[in-house]
Amino acid sequence: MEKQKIAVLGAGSWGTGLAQVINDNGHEARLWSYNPEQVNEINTKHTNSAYLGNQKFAENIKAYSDLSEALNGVDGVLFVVPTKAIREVAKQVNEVIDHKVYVMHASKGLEQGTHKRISEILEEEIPQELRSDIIVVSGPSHAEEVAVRDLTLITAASNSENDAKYVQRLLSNNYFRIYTNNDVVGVETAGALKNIIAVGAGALHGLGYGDNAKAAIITRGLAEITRLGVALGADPLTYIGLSGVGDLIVTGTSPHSRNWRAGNALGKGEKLKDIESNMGMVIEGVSTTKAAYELANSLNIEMPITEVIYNVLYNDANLREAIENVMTREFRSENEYSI
Ligand SMILES: NC(=O)C1=CN([C@@H]2O[C@H](COP(=O)(O)OP(=O)(O)OC[C@H]3O[C@@H](n4cnc5c(N)ncnc54)[C@H](O)[C@@H]3O)[C@@H](O)[C@H]2O)C=CC1
Ligand SMILES: O=C(CO)COP(=O)(O)O
Repeated sequence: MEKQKIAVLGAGSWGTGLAQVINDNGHEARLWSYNPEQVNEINTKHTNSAYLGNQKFAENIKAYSDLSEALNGVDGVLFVVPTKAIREVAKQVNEVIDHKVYVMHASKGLEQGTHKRISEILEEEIPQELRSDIIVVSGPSHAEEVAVRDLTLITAASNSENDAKYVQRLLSNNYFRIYTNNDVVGVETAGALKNIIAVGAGALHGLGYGDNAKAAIITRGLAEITRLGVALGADPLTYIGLSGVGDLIVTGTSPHSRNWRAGNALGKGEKLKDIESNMGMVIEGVSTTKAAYELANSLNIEMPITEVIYNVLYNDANLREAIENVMTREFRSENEYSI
Protein backbone atom coordinates (compact mmCIF):
# COMPACT_ATOMS: atom_id res chain seq x y z
CA MET A 1 0.00 0.00 0.00
CA GLU A 2 1.44 3.39 -0.89
CA LYS A 3 1.89 5.96 1.86
CA GLN A 4 -1.48 7.28 3.08
CA LYS A 5 -2.26 10.60 4.77
CA ILE A 6 -4.78 10.06 7.54
CA ALA A 7 -6.43 12.69 9.76
CA VAL A 8 -7.27 11.22 13.16
CA LEU A 9 -9.95 13.40 14.77
CA GLY A 10 -9.78 13.32 18.55
CA ALA A 11 -6.48 13.17 20.39
CA GLY A 12 -7.66 11.21 23.42
CA SER A 13 -5.96 7.95 24.36
CA TRP A 14 -7.54 5.98 21.52
CA GLY A 15 -6.97 8.57 18.79
CA THR A 16 -3.33 8.85 19.86
CA GLY A 17 -2.87 5.06 19.99
CA LEU A 18 -4.32 4.65 16.51
CA ALA A 19 -2.22 7.53 15.15
CA GLN A 20 0.85 5.68 16.38
CA VAL A 21 -0.27 2.46 14.60
CA ILE A 22 -0.75 4.46 11.38
CA ASN A 23 2.66 6.08 11.79
CA ASP A 24 4.32 2.72 12.59
CA ASN A 25 2.92 1.43 9.30
CA GLY A 26 4.77 4.12 7.34
CA HIS A 27 1.81 6.44 6.78
CA GLU A 28 1.31 10.08 7.75
CA ALA A 29 -0.85 10.41 10.87
CA ARG A 30 -2.26 13.89 11.60
CA LEU A 31 -3.88 14.21 15.01
CA TRP A 32 -6.56 16.88 15.26
CA SER A 33 -7.63 18.20 18.65
CA TYR A 34 -9.82 21.10 19.70
CA ASN A 35 -7.51 21.72 22.63
CA PRO A 36 -4.59 24.02 21.59
CA GLU A 37 -2.55 23.19 24.71
CA GLN A 38 -2.70 19.52 23.85
CA VAL A 39 -1.71 20.23 20.24
CA ASN A 40 1.26 22.23 21.51
CA GLU A 41 2.32 19.45 23.89
CA ILE A 42 2.15 16.78 21.19
CA ASN A 43 4.13 18.91 18.74
CA THR A 44 6.81 20.09 21.14
CA LYS A 45 7.18 17.34 23.76
CA HIS A 46 5.73 14.43 21.73
CA THR A 47 3.71 13.29 24.74
CA ASN A 48 -0.02 13.34 25.47
CA SER A 49 0.23 13.41 29.24
CA ALA A 50 -3.46 13.89 30.08
CA TYR A 51 -4.20 10.52 28.49
CA LEU A 52 -1.05 8.45 28.13
CA GLY A 53 1.36 9.59 30.85
CA ASN A 54 4.92 10.40 29.87
CA GLN A 55 5.11 8.01 26.92
CA LYS A 56 6.98 9.59 24.00
CA PHE A 57 5.48 9.38 20.53
CA ALA A 58 7.24 9.63 17.18
CA GLU A 59 8.09 13.19 16.22
CA ASN A 60 6.45 12.82 12.85
CA ILE A 61 2.99 12.40 14.43
CA LYS A 62 1.91 16.00 14.07
CA ALA A 63 -1.03 17.56 15.91
CA TYR A 64 -3.32 20.21 14.42
CA SER A 65 -5.80 22.70 15.86
CA ASP A 66 -7.00 23.79 12.46
CA LEU A 67 -9.32 21.21 10.95
CA SER A 68 -8.94 22.38 7.34
CA GLU A 69 -5.16 22.14 7.66
CA ALA A 70 -5.46 18.64 9.14
CA LEU A 71 -7.76 17.55 6.31
CA ASN A 72 -5.80 19.11 3.47
CA GLY A 73 -5.07 16.41 0.87
CA VAL A 74 -5.80 13.45 3.18
CA ASP A 75 -6.74 10.00 1.91
CA GLY A 76 -8.77 9.11 4.99
CA VAL A 77 -10.46 10.57 8.05
CA LEU A 78 -10.69 8.53 11.25
CA PHE A 79 -13.19 9.83 13.82
CA VAL A 80 -12.22 9.00 17.42
CA VAL A 81 -14.04 11.68 19.40
CA PRO A 82 -16.62 10.70 22.04
CA THR A 83 -20.02 9.77 20.60
CA LYS A 84 -21.62 12.98 21.83
CA ALA A 85 -19.20 15.02 19.66
CA ILE A 86 -19.44 12.92 16.48
CA ARG A 87 -22.27 14.83 14.76
CA GLU A 88 -20.77 18.23 15.53
CA VAL A 89 -17.30 17.21 14.29
CA ALA A 90 -18.78 15.53 11.18
CA LYS A 91 -20.58 18.79 10.33
CA GLN A 92 -17.26 20.63 10.61
CA VAL A 93 -15.57 18.06 8.37
CA ASN A 94 -18.34 18.46 5.81
CA GLU A 95 -17.75 22.21 5.76
CA VAL A 96 -14.04 21.96 4.96
CA ILE A 97 -13.46 18.72 3.03
CA ASP A 98 -13.13 19.29 -0.71
CA HIS A 99 -12.39 15.80 -2.04
CA LYS A 100 -13.47 12.18 -1.56
CA VAL A 101 -11.94 10.37 1.43
CA TYR A 102 -12.19 7.09 3.31
CA VAL A 103 -14.37 7.73 6.36
CA MET A 104 -13.61 5.52 9.37
CA HIS A 105 -14.58 5.70 13.03
CA ALA A 106 -13.39 3.97 16.18
CA SER A 107 -15.85 5.44 18.70
CA LYS A 108 -18.31 3.32 20.67
CA GLY A 109 -21.76 4.59 21.54
CA LEU A 110 -25.30 5.46 20.49
CA GLU A 111 -26.50 9.02 19.94
CA GLN A 112 -28.67 10.51 22.68
CA GLY A 113 -32.26 11.14 21.60
CA THR A 114 -32.05 9.59 18.14
CA HIS A 115 -30.45 6.30 19.35
CA LYS A 116 -28.53 6.25 16.08
CA ARG A 117 -25.32 4.35 15.49
CA ILE A 118 -22.23 6.43 14.68
CA SER A 119 -22.05 5.28 11.05
CA GLU A 120 -25.64 6.47 10.60
CA ILE A 121 -24.67 9.92 11.89
CA LEU A 122 -21.63 10.07 9.60
CA GLU A 123 -23.74 8.99 6.61
CA GLU A 124 -26.19 11.77 7.37
CA GLU A 125 -23.60 14.51 7.84
CA ILE A 126 -21.07 13.71 5.08
CA PRO A 127 -22.54 13.38 1.58
CA GLN A 128 -21.86 10.18 -0.30
CA GLU A 129 -19.86 11.86 -3.08
CA LEU A 130 -17.27 12.96 -0.48
CA ARG A 131 -16.77 9.61 1.21
CA SER A 132 -16.31 5.85 1.05
CA ASP A 133 -18.81 3.57 2.76
CA ILE A 134 -18.26 4.11 6.48
CA ILE A 135 -15.74 1.72 8.04
CA VAL A 136 -16.17 0.85 11.75
CA VAL A 137 -13.03 0.00 13.71
CA SER A 138 -13.99 -1.91 16.85
CA GLY A 139 -12.90 -4.73 19.13
CA PRO A 140 -10.96 -5.50 22.31
CA SER A 141 -8.35 -2.74 22.42
CA HIS A 142 -7.34 -0.80 25.50
CA ALA A 143 -5.56 2.27 24.14
CA GLU A 144 -2.92 1.95 26.89
CA GLU A 145 -1.90 -1.47 25.53
CA VAL A 146 -1.95 -0.47 21.86
CA ALA A 147 0.14 2.59 22.74
CA VAL A 148 2.91 0.27 24.00
CA ARG A 149 2.44 -2.02 20.98
CA ASP A 150 0.98 -4.96 22.88
CA LEU A 151 -0.69 -7.63 20.69
CA THR A 152 -4.19 -6.59 19.63
CA LEU A 153 -6.75 -8.08 17.24
CA ILE A 154 -9.78 -6.07 16.17
CA THR A 155 -12.39 -5.72 13.41
CA ALA A 156 -12.97 -3.34 10.50
CA ALA A 157 -16.61 -3.49 9.41
CA SER A 158 -18.14 -1.96 6.31
CA ASN A 159 -20.90 -2.59 3.82
CA SER A 160 -18.16 -2.39 1.21
CA GLU A 161 -15.66 -5.25 1.33
CA ASN A 162 -13.08 -3.09 -0.47
CA ASP A 163 -13.38 -0.28 2.04
CA ALA A 164 -13.03 -2.72 4.97
CA LYS A 165 -9.97 -4.23 3.27
CA TYR A 166 -8.45 -0.76 2.88
CA VAL A 167 -8.54 -0.34 6.67
CA GLN A 168 -7.25 -3.88 7.16
CA ARG A 169 -4.19 -3.01 5.06
CA LEU A 170 -3.83 0.46 6.58
CA LEU A 171 -3.80 -0.65 10.22
CA SER A 172 -2.44 -4.21 10.30
CA ASN A 173 1.14 -4.93 11.37
CA ASN A 174 3.01 -7.43 13.55
CA TYR A 175 1.32 -6.30 16.79
CA PHE A 176 -2.03 -5.05 15.43
CA ARG A 177 -4.15 -7.43 13.34
CA ILE A 178 -7.43 -6.48 11.65
CA TYR A 179 -10.21 -8.83 10.56
CA THR A 180 -12.79 -7.55 8.11
CA ASN A 181 -16.51 -7.95 8.75
CA ASN A 182 -19.58 -7.00 6.70
CA ASP A 183 -21.98 -6.68 9.63
CA VAL A 184 -21.87 -2.95 10.43
CA VAL A 185 -24.97 -3.06 12.65
CA GLY A 186 -23.58 -5.99 14.64
CA VAL A 187 -20.08 -4.60 15.11
CA GLU A 188 -21.30 -1.12 16.03
CA THR A 189 -23.99 -2.23 18.47
CA ALA A 190 -21.62 -4.73 20.09
CA GLY A 191 -19.01 -2.01 20.66
CA ALA A 192 -21.54 0.47 22.01
CA LEU A 193 -23.57 -1.84 24.24
CA LYS A 194 -20.67 -3.71 25.86
CA ASN A 195 -19.91 -0.49 27.76
CA ILE A 196 -23.16 -0.88 29.72
CA ILE A 197 -22.22 -4.40 30.75
CA ALA A 198 -18.70 -3.24 31.67
CA VAL A 199 -20.24 -0.70 34.06
CA GLY A 200 -22.28 -3.55 35.57
CA ALA A 201 -19.27 -5.88 35.85
CA GLY A 202 -17.26 -3.15 37.56
CA ALA A 203 -20.16 -2.51 39.92
CA LEU A 204 -20.27 -6.19 40.93
CA HIS A 205 -16.55 -6.04 41.66
CA GLY A 206 -16.98 -2.85 43.68
CA LEU A 207 -19.72 -4.49 45.72
CA GLY A 208 -17.44 -7.43 46.46
CA TYR A 209 -19.11 -10.15 44.37
CA GLY A 210 -16.94 -13.00 43.06
CA ASP A 211 -15.94 -14.59 39.76
CA ASN A 212 -19.25 -16.44 39.31
CA ALA A 213 -21.18 -13.19 39.31
CA LYS A 214 -18.74 -11.61 36.84
CA ALA A 215 -18.97 -14.55 34.44
CA ALA A 216 -22.75 -14.37 34.74
CA ILE A 217 -23.03 -10.69 33.89
CA ILE A 218 -20.72 -11.04 30.89
CA THR A 219 -22.65 -14.04 29.56
CA ARG A 220 -26.14 -12.72 30.20
CA GLY A 221 -24.98 -9.29 29.09
CA LEU A 222 -23.93 -10.78 25.79
CA ALA A 223 -27.38 -12.38 25.50
CA GLU A 224 -29.20 -9.09 25.92
CA ILE A 225 -26.83 -7.16 23.65
CA THR A 226 -27.41 -9.80 21.01
CA ARG A 227 -31.17 -9.60 21.51
CA LEU A 228 -31.24 -5.85 20.84
CA GLY A 229 -28.72 -6.03 18.00
CA VAL A 230 -30.57 -8.81 16.20
CA ALA A 231 -33.78 -6.79 16.45
CA LEU A 232 -31.91 -3.96 14.71
CA GLY A 233 -30.80 -6.30 11.91
CA ALA A 234 -27.43 -7.64 13.12
CA ASP A 235 -26.07 -11.15 12.50
CA PRO A 236 -26.07 -12.99 15.88
CA LEU A 237 -22.70 -14.59 15.05
CA THR A 238 -21.03 -11.16 15.16
CA TYR A 239 -21.52 -11.13 18.93
CA ILE A 240 -19.24 -14.12 19.42
CA GLY A 241 -16.50 -12.32 17.49
CA LEU A 242 -13.86 -9.77 18.48
CA SER A 243 -16.25 -6.83 18.64
CA GLY A 244 -18.74 -8.83 20.73
CA VAL A 245 -17.50 -11.28 23.33
CA GLY A 246 -13.91 -10.12 22.73
CA ASP A 247 -14.64 -6.54 23.74
CA LEU A 248 -16.94 -7.65 26.56
CA ILE A 249 -14.10 -9.65 28.08
CA VAL A 250 -11.56 -6.85 27.75
CA THR A 251 -13.79 -4.13 29.20
CA GLY A 252 -15.84 -6.32 31.56
CA THR A 253 -12.79 -7.63 33.44
CA SER A 254 -10.21 -4.87 33.40
CA PRO A 255 -9.40 -1.79 35.45
CA HIS A 256 -8.00 -0.25 32.25
CA SER A 257 -11.62 0.21 31.16
CA ARG A 258 -13.14 3.57 32.12
CA ASN A 259 -16.58 1.93 32.08
CA TRP A 260 -15.45 -0.85 34.41
CA ARG A 261 -13.76 1.69 36.69
CA ALA A 262 -16.90 3.83 36.78
CA GLY A 263 -18.97 0.77 37.74
CA ASN A 264 -16.44 -0.25 40.37
CA ALA A 265 -16.66 3.21 41.93
CA LEU A 266 -20.47 3.05 41.88
CA GLY A 267 -20.27 -0.33 43.62
CA LYS A 268 -18.10 1.24 46.30
CA GLY A 269 -20.76 3.90 46.86
CA GLU A 270 -19.35 6.87 44.93
CA LYS A 271 -21.74 9.26 43.19
CA LEU A 272 -21.91 9.33 39.39
CA LYS A 273 -21.26 13.08 39.26
CA ASP A 274 -17.99 12.67 41.18
CA ILE A 275 -16.95 9.62 39.18
CA GLU A 276 -17.43 11.51 35.90
CA SER A 277 -15.51 14.57 37.02
CA ASN A 278 -12.64 12.49 38.47
CA MET A 279 -12.31 10.33 35.33
CA GLY A 280 -11.46 13.26 33.01
CA MET A 281 -12.13 10.95 30.05
CA VAL A 282 -15.30 9.79 28.38
CA ILE A 283 -17.37 7.06 30.10
CA GLU A 284 -19.46 6.11 27.07
CA GLY A 285 -21.53 3.53 28.98
CA VAL A 286 -23.34 6.25 30.95
CA SER A 287 -25.06 7.87 27.97
CA THR A 288 -25.30 4.61 26.00
CA THR A 289 -27.25 3.05 28.89
CA LYS A 290 -29.93 5.72 28.47
CA ALA A 291 -30.06 5.37 24.69
CA ALA A 292 -30.15 1.56 24.83
CA TYR A 293 -32.79 1.53 27.58
CA GLU A 294 -35.07 3.82 25.54
CA LEU A 295 -34.41 1.91 22.33
CA ALA A 296 -35.09 -1.48 23.96
CA ASN A 297 -38.35 -0.16 25.43
CA SER A 298 -39.47 1.20 22.08
CA LEU A 299 -38.79 -2.19 20.45
CA ASN A 300 -40.15 -4.23 23.37
CA ILE A 301 -36.81 -5.98 23.90
CA GLU A 302 -36.00 -7.33 27.34
CA MET A 303 -32.65 -6.01 28.66
CA PRO A 304 -32.69 -6.64 32.42
CA ILE A 305 -29.04 -5.74 33.09
CA THR A 306 -29.33 -2.50 31.11
CA GLU A 307 -32.49 -1.71 33.08
CA VAL A 308 -30.65 -2.15 36.39
CA ILE A 309 -27.79 0.08 35.28
CA TYR A 310 -30.27 2.65 33.95
CA ASN A 311 -32.16 2.75 37.25
CA VAL A 312 -28.95 3.09 39.23
CA LEU A 313 -27.51 5.82 36.98
CA TYR A 314 -30.66 7.81 36.26
CA ASN A 315 -33.15 7.00 39.04
CA ASP A 316 -30.74 6.74 41.96
CA ALA A 317 -31.80 3.11 42.57
CA ASN A 318 -29.92 1.16 45.22
CA LEU A 319 -27.46 -1.08 43.37
CA ARG A 320 -27.65 -4.08 45.68
CA GLU A 321 -31.45 -4.00 45.77
CA ALA A 322 -31.63 -3.65 41.98
CA ILE A 323 -29.39 -6.73 41.61
CA GLU A 324 -31.60 -8.70 44.02
CA ASN A 325 -34.66 -7.75 41.98
CA VAL A 326 -33.05 -9.14 38.82
CA MET A 327 -32.02 -12.33 40.62
CA THR A 328 -35.55 -13.00 41.81
CA ARG A 329 -37.51 -12.05 38.69
CA GLU A 330 -39.61 -14.57 36.74
CA PHE A 331 -37.71 -17.76 35.72
CA ARG A 332 -36.43 -18.06 32.16
CA SER A 333 -35.14 -20.78 29.85
CA GLU A 334 -31.65 -20.06 28.56
CA ASN A 335 -32.55 -21.58 25.18
CA GLU A 336 -35.54 -19.40 24.71
CA TYR A 337 -33.91 -16.19 25.78
CA SER A 338 -30.30 -16.50 24.70
CA ILE A 339 -31.10 -14.44 21.61
N1 LIG B 1 -9.55 4.56 25.14
C1 LIG B 1 -9.73 3.35 24.65
O1 LIG B 1 -9.07 2.40 25.07
C2 LIG B 1 -10.72 3.11 23.57
C3 LIG B 1 -11.68 4.05 23.27
N2 LIG B 1 -12.60 3.78 22.30
C4 LIG B 1 -13.62 4.76 21.95
O2 LIG B 1 -13.00 5.89 21.33
C5 LIG B 1 -13.73 7.08 21.62
C6 LIG B 1 -12.80 8.11 22.18
O3 LIG B 1 -12.25 7.57 23.36
P1 LIG B 1 -10.97 8.12 24.07
O4 LIG B 1 -9.90 8.47 23.12
O5 LIG B 1 -10.64 7.15 25.12
O6 LIG B 1 -11.63 9.44 24.70
P2 LIG B 1 -11.00 10.53 25.56
O7 LIG B 1 -11.99 10.97 26.53
O8 LIG B 1 -9.68 10.04 26.04
O9 LIG B 1 -10.68 11.69 24.49
C7 LIG B 1 -11.47 12.04 23.43
C8 LIG B 1 -10.88 13.26 22.70
O10 LIG B 1 -11.92 13.81 21.93
C9 LIG B 1 -11.82 15.21 21.97
N3 LIG B 1 -13.15 15.80 22.11
C10 LIG B 1 -14.03 15.66 23.11
N4 LIG B 1 -15.14 16.38 22.86
C11 LIG B 1 -14.94 17.00 21.69
C12 LIG B 1 -15.72 17.90 20.90
N5 LIG B 1 -16.93 18.31 21.29
N6 LIG B 1 -15.19 18.33 19.75
C13 LIG B 1 -13.99 17.92 19.35
N7 LIG B 1 -13.20 17.09 20.04
C14 LIG B 1 -13.68 16.64 21.20
C15 LIG B 1 -10.99 15.60 23.15
O11 LIG B 1 -9.96 16.44 22.65
C16 LIG B 1 -10.39 14.33 23.65
O12 LIG B 1 -9.00 14.44 23.56
C17 LIG B 1 -14.86 6.67 22.60
O13 LIG B 1 -16.04 6.51 21.87
C18 LIG B 1 -14.38 5.33 23.15
O14 LIG B 1 -15.47 4.49 23.48
C19 LIG B 1 -12.58 2.62 21.59
C20 LIG B 1 -11.64 1.67 21.83
C21 LIG B 1 -10.61 1.84 22.84
O1 LIG C 1 -13.56 -0.02 24.23
C1 LIG C 1 -12.58 -0.15 24.91
C2 LIG C 1 -11.63 -1.27 24.76
O2 LIG C 1 -11.96 -2.08 23.68
C3 LIG C 1 -12.26 0.87 25.95
O3 LIG C 1 -13.21 0.79 26.94
P1 LIG C 1 -13.42 1.96 27.99
O4 LIG C 1 -14.03 3.10 27.23
O5 LIG C 1 -14.31 1.39 29.02
O6 LIG C 1 -12.07 2.32 28.54
